[in-house]
Amino acid sequence: MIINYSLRIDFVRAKSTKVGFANFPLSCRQNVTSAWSKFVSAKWKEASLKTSTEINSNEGSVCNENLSKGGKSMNIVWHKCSVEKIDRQELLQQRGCVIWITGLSGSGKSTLACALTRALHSRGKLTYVLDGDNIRHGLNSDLTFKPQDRAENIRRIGEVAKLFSDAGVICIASVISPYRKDRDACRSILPDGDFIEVFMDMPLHVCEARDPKGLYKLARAGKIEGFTGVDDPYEAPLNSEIVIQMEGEVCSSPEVMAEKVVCYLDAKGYLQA
Ligand SMILES: Nc1ncnc2c1ncn2[C@@H]1O[C@H](COP(=O)(O)OS(=O)(=O)O)[C@@H](OP(=O)(O)O)[C@H]1O
Ligand SMILES: Nc1ncnc2c1ncn2[C@@H]1O[C@H](COP(=O)(O)OP(=O)(O)O)[C@@H](O)[C@H]1O
Repeated sequence: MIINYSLRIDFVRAKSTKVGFANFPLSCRQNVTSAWSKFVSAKWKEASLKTSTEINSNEGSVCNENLSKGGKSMNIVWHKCSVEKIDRQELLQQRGCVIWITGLSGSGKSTLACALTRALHSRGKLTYVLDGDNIRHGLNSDLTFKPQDRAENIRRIGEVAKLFSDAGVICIASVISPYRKDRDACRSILPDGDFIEVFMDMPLHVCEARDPKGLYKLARAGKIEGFTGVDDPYEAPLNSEIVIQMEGEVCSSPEVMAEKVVCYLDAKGYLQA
């Protein structure tokens, strides 16, 4: 399909500004509209056949990103806006990223998430906490703790966290996320460096002794099946950006743990645009 490229650009500009298109003569408008529809439908077909093809144009990219990543949606086109992540970061004077806190139940994930959001807030930084327990009350209330549901839980939280970081927000996800491949998948959808994994490396016996919700007790009594650390695995991270450990028998205060993360963000330039 051959179409006059400059005419197409004029058409797109006219449509996007919503003012100029009416000024085209009627016959020209009909021709352009019909040619454009044929052009788009031809490109969609082409995209369905060549799943990794990207079709470039000057007004934004028409690409089959979802198809190439194995998504189920067909014929979808990425829509670019003129306000982008870099503009939002400039406004907020910070860089969007995801702090992914992983560890056993009772390891202190939520405590660190709260201390960290407080510490960053007091420095004038915009944050948002995605806590596993809380997300399971809403978005993920349809999911169980079976492996495939945990994977879906993490996938959704990873996608939501990605949106927050694209908004320029420092997003703090606090989830057990027991399986390495699910965490790595969340890392892989973010730009390099923007996924910062924090491993709460607390021994099981410490978490179990804390047991603030009485869940370990129930799991040991066989009243909860598939409890992480008891009868479901926790795959410890191999290369976390930050590891929080006890020093001997002593656990640092939440504020000290949070400061460790703040220092990392500062050093990597996330606390300025
Ligand atoms: N079977 C089982 N295993 C582990 N945890 C359980 C289970 N059943 C309920 N809970 C409670 O659910 C909280 C963990 O939710 P997450 O969404 O973070 O879990 S996961 O990442 O999908 O594994 C977890 O919260 P935290 O203690 O804050 O980690 C528990 O309170
Ligand atoms: N640094 C810490 N020092 C002492 N107690 C802590 C610390 N962090 C968390 N706790 C306590 O441990 C328990 C579990 O913490 P929590 O943040 O709820 O863990 P998780 O979110 O990983 O389940 C809570 O009772 C909390 O007060």
